[in-house]
Amino acid sequence: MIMKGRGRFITLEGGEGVGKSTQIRALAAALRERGLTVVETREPGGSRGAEAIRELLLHSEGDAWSPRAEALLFAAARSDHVSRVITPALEAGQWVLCDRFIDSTRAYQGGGSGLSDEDIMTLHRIGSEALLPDRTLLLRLDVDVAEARRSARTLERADRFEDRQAAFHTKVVAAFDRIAEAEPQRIRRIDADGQPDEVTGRLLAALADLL
Ligand SMILES: Nc1ncnc2c1ncn2[C@@H]1O[C@H](COP(=O)(O)OP(=O)(O)OP(=O)(O)O)[C@@H](O)[C@H]1O
Ligand SMILES: Cc1cn([C@H]2C[C@H](O)[C@@H](COP(=O)(O)O)O2)c(=O)[nH]c1=O
Repeated sequence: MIMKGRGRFITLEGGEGVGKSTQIRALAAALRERGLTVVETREPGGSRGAEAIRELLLHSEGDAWSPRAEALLFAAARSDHVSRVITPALEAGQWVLCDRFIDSTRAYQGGGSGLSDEDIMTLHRIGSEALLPDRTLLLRLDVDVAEARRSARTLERADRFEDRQAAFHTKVVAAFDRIAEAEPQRIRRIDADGQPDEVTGRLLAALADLL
């Protein structure tokens, strides 16, 4: 019997409106054309329980959660998502493309809200056995361009994080950069400016060694 190898776990990260959702769809299509079985998912969310927590996190009243409670909720959602969706797909030899994962907690609850990276990674070890992606693609875009893209789209409702001040988002973007600098093998910084298909080409190039 031919044993199927473990699949690949790829995450897309970045600040608000940099094009992650658009690129997940395009990347999934490009990988399927290469004959791969691809699961598209997102955080917070991706499983029934995690989607319920997403609603609490994104759409409760402004200061409903303290930063620590928020980090615990993200970790709980991730734990369910990992055990019910991500790990089974990887074990079945599938590629998992996830819109945000642990690096978002490190950037938003760490860089943005001041929790230590050590505490965040401890929660990740307890909740998700410290699972890390095979490759993380960090989309980088000038904040003004991202803001212009976001205001051009019709949002159903802004979430609690999008509503935060510019200073919070500046700290988030700086934290993403620090994390990427510390882990150059796993995390590749991608220029998200330009036409969507140009950006997809850059993402595929950053996955070439895994294909
Ligand atoms: N390369 C691009 N050029 C111009 N517009 C783009 C490009 N990529 C995405 N957009 C548009 O920018 C907006 C934000 O894109 P998208 O929702 O994919 O970003 P996101 O990173 O997932 O955002 P969020 O973090 O807010 O969920 C959408 O209206 C999308 O159509
Ligand atoms: C996973 C994760 C997400 N967030 C924040 C980042 C965004 O503002 C929202 C998710 O909205 P999106 O439109 O689906 O990107 O949640 C966070 O603060 N911490 C996390 O771990």
